[in-house]
Amino acid sequence: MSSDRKFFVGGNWKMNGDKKMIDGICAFLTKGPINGNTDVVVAAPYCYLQYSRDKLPANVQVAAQNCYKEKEGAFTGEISPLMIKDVGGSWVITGHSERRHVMGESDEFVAEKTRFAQDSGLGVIPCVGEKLEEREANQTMAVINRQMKALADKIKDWSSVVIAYEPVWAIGTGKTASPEQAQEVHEKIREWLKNTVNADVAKKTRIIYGGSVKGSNAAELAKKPDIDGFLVGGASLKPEFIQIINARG
Ligand SMILES: O=C[C@H](O)COP(=O)(O)O
Repeated sequence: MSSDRKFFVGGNWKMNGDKKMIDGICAFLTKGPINGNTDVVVAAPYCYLQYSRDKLPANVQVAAQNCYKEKEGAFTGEISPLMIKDVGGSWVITGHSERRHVMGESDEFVAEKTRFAQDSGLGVIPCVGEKLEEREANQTMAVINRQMKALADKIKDWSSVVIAYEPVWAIGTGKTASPEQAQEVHEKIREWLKNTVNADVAKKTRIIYGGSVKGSNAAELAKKPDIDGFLVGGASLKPEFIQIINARG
């Protein structure tokens, strides 16, 4: 069972919200209740990182949704992990499927920024996952293993890594992977970590699921032994996020 891995729930606000909406989210997160056995992180748009940090309760950490792989310089429009830390962020999501497939980020680039963010002192949430046509072509694990290999080639310290498995076909579509489908992939990712990195990393690394997680399906998913939490998009903007945070009970 997964019992010694602390449950981890991330809310990814994506490119949503304004100060008024953030005030509302902070209000329901402050009211809670938030299970003390769960790590809770919300990923705000860059321009609201400081605002969110100032308004959120202390038991909710702040993440950025992306970062660049250098500490400073002539990289117009990019944000450094050091800047994220400077405004109170402690985590960053890397390689979200919208970065990979809308912005064209490669496995290698995602891995480089993951490593640099980690070296800069941020916790990292690298995302992996297959597209629908890849699943239908029985390529799910080939795609995920390729994404994992690029990450593992760069990552030296797994203690600040939380892997997010997000099947692209389940993101924002209302089509959640069934608990069995998600568990199957999580178990294989853990097995891959055991064979490729080591048994200790496989045992300790949290693997969270993302893709149309809601208050109504979170508890069933959370029962699966290799599902250690969630990365939540749309539902993290709503009060049902509290139900998801507390899904493990
Ligand atoms: O990062 C979060 C995921 O992309 C899931 O988004 P969603 O919960 O809106 O499907």
